[in-house]
Amino acid sequence: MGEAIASERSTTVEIKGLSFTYPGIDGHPPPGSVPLIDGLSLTLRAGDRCLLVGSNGAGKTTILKIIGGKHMVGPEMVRVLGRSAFHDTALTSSGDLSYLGGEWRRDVAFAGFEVSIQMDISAKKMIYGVSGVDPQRRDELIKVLDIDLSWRMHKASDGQRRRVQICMGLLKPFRVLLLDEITVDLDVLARANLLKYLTKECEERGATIIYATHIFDGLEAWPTHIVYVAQGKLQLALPLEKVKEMSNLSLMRTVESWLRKERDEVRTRRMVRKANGLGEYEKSVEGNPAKRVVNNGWAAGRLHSTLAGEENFVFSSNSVLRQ
Ligand SMILES: Nc1ncnc2c1ncn2[C@@H]1O[C@H](COP(=O)(O)OP(=O)(O)OP(=O)(O)O)[C@@H](O)[C@H]1O
Repeated sequence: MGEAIASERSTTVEIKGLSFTYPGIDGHPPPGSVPLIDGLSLTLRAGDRCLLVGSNGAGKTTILKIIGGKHMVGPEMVRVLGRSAFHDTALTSSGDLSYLGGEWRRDVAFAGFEVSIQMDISAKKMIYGVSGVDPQRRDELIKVLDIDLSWRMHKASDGQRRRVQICMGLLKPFRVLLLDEITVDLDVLARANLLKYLTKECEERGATIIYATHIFDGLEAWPTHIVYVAQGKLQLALPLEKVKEMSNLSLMRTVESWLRKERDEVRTRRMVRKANGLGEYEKSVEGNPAKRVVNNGWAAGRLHSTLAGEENFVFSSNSVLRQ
């Protein structure tokens, strides 16, 4: 979109010309690397429920992590509640900004530590271990997610474990919530109840939610806005009703048609490049088309060596990453 999603409500998330490249081993983008996120601008306001869509590898997780303060970018590029989450950690520690994503599927914050969600511990202990929580909100979440407090986490099913994690992640009354496909293991009822609860949080408390997903079940009327990214670039950012005006198809079919068009364009570009004697793939590092930048997912200071024998890969140090 670039332009603000029009409304009188207060701005909660403001992204201006965001560009980002994963760092190489020296903490800097490898020479010649193409930005993964490129010139992205977006404004969201209190009450917005934004569905972030795009094909695999489009950059959705990266965008959510940047907004959540897990990757360093210039403090003016991304503002959440007027602050930069990377530079101002109080934004997340206060619970105003909550990010539920990938790593968080394995570990949850418990008593100040990241602990495995598969420990031999009861659901009650996990949930009640989060301090400074409104007991009424806690009870409501336990009910919405239909959690049995006697579940032992090491014996619980994936879906039961996921419910406990989601509950813990929502205990504090967030003002901005970033969700990176967290409902995969939930049954239909749990998912429907959760989506309903999230709608209420936006409508009654003016929370803002950005939800990246490939699962459209039950989402037809959930979002207020749709944001579509392709290859790190913003393609569309529109209120849901505008998307509905553009297409008679269901939301899922509409997104499917966007992704199909994108894939066809990429294939055509590859064919043209090949026909012109160029490499099929546009993104390369240091002129070597086979060389890709890989960030190994370790936090700075914990990994002191790179892997041997991987000449075709540039390993990155993660010095600007937070887990
Ligand atoms: N830690 C990393 N270091 C280097 N490149 C990365 C890293 N994480 C992701 N990438 C690359 O960034 C691109 C975008 O990845 P990202 O996970 O943000 O996409 P996504 O839209 O969330 O995809 P999916 O729908 O598959 O979850 C991909 O090409 C991926 O290979």
